[in-house]
Amino acid sequence: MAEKEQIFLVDDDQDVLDAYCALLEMEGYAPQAFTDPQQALDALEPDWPGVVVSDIYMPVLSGWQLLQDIRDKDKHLPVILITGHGDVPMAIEAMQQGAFYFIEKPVEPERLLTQIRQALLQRRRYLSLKSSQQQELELQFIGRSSWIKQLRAYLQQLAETDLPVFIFGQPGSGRSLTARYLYKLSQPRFSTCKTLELLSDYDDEQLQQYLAGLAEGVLIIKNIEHLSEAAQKVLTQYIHYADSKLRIIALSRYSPQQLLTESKLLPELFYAFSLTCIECIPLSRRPADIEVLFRHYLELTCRKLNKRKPQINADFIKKLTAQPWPGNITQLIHTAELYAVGVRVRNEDLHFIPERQDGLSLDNRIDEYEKKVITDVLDMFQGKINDAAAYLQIPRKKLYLRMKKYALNKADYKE
Ligand SMILES: Nc1ncnc2c1ncn2[C@@H]1O[C@H](COP(=O)(O)OP(=O)(O)OP(=O)(O)O)[C@@H](O)[C@H]1O
Repeated sequence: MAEKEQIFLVDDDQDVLDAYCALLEMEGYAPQAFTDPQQALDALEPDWPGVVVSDIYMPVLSGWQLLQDIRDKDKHLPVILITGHGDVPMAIEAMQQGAFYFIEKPVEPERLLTQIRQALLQRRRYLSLKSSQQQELELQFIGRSSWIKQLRAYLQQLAETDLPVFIFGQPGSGRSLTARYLYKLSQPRFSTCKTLELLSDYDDEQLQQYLAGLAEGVLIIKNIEHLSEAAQKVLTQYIHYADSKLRIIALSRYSPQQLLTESKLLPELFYAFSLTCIECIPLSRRPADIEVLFRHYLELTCRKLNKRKPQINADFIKKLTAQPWPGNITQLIHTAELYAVGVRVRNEDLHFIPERQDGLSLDNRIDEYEKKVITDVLDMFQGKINDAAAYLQIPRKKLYLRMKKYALNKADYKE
């Protein structure tokens, strides 16, 4: 039997709530009544499949405030507002603030039911789109580390905004794919996606000319550090003031902080990106992704070459996971392609070049290393402290203390 659709009813008058509840139950819904708006707000779970119907005039928390608080939690949740003092300007304001609909008292049952039906339909459509985007992301943006799961969720949130984004990390770590996915998730709001790859110094005139040819869409600027100072000023102006429908996604090998410190990024451009930076961490820091990525690309190559998939034993996977992968996913893809045709890549072929650690003291390097080891193990055991401590051969308490030192939270590693 299909689950009854849920509706939260909020009003400080219990008699009114009883009347609404009776009406909705008769129509086969599962209403839940709240005289305290805060309780209704607290009861809302992420991706809750219902709608909220609320009175506007309530003593402690008004319907306006409830609407704002709900939108802070989930801006797509339909809220229908009801008031006895309604007029046209109030109706307009309610809709501008994001209300799904506005109904004046005395409420006509048929009108309320029609609005609830439409709001539920909109909610179902939104949740189904979100879930199909999630499924597609999981299929194309492969990985099972907690990092990639958090990234997928973050991209879905970012896709709702037009803010500029800065993606940085080692070559081959997935920066371009991340940018393209952000674009995909923002469709149809942005209909085109262009990449401007900078290979050497790029000045303001060149940038101005390039931007003049773009009306809307997503612009990915790869190697943003090649923009001259004047060109960075043009870009900052463009981000802040231009009346265009263009989202800028900057890609770099280096973090914005590092570029700022080395005077390769103007402070004003740094601040334009500072709240929306994504680090594509190297594959070696997310070993949980290695096996799935390898299997995916092996399968893809075998299909392309019409070859039978070779056997992979557990020992091989273990070795694969322990590699440093300096060329990141690109190198893993090449390894999978070679494996498909029978070539086995040796450790020494991966040419591991240690990361430059300029300016870091020995203690800092040890701390960085310890943090990385703990992060990997938490990732491997999905935040299970007992298992992680046993694997690291240290008492639980010691692990907790180390996690506290590095501000690591076990909840971030859970499935
Ligand atoms: N999570 C992932 N799932 C599947 N494929 C991935 C994933 N991340 C990256 N890839 C693939 O790995 C390759 C390298 O990724 P990408 O091009 O995004 O890296 P990059 O950081 O932009 O580096 P480069 O500039 O060298 O391309 C691409 O073929 C990309 O499709």
